[in-house]
Amino acid sequence: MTILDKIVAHKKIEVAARKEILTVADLQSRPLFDKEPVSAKSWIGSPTKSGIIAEFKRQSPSKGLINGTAKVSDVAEGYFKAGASAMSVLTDQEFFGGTVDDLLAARSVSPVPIIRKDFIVDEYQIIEAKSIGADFILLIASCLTPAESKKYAAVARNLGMQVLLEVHNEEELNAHVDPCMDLIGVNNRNLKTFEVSIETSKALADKIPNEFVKVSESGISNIENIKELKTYGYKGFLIGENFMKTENPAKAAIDFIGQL
Ligand SMILES: O=P(O)(O)OC[C@@H](O)[C@@H](O)c1c[nH]c2ccccc12
Repeated sequence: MTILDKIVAHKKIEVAARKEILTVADLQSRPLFDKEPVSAKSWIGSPTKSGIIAEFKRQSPSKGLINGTAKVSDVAEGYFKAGASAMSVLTDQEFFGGTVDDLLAARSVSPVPIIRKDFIVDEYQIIEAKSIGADFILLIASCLTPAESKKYAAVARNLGMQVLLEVHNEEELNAHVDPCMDLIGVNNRNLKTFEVSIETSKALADKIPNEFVKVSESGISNIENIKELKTYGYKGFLIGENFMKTENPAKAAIDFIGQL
């Protein structure tokens, strides 16, 4: 059993329990449910913006504790002021130490598009994402069947949210890509083995149809990585650890984006 299998198995139990506490109707009656989502595709694809998707991540299965002290609202405000094109908030508690309240806190201080970063295995989580003010969601190809990815992308689109499809190889890309998706992210980290290589993004770049905004995810730690990935057509760059491992992630983002 890989870590990804464990996460998905745990997630299904967790979502079943959440449904018992808050019904879909409860989610739909939350005030943020009616907020008009901001277009991640326009913010991340804009040539006048940084393209940086700055992530709030306290811990991860591959790295253990990354930052146990940073306050999500401070970081969210800082990432916005630093010029991030979007923010990613991990809402998985068990493996990443995040919560939906983290996303709510980020939402209250930042106008940039926010992605709910979680392992979506049920439509309920998409409605929940909308109810906490998320603008776009992550669908991870390696956790879903192609039919599920397509179905969930349509659910998100019907709610006005955009979709970032995460793939790790060409087979996943070809099987899962769908017109209801907006951005395609290539994860440089293999979620089954934790190996990280920017080469993954380079190898897949020209396989991604041009109507999607291309995003490179994970293991990005310097400006040279960004410059190189841009030559392959990438417009979005998802950065977590490089900012979060510092005492002041917002300052790390300001310094980094300032060099672009
Ligand atoms: O911390 P990094 O190496 O900069 O990576 C960020 C982000 O890409 C990573 O957190 C991530 C990418 N896809 C995911 C799916 C689930 C959880 C986390 C992720």
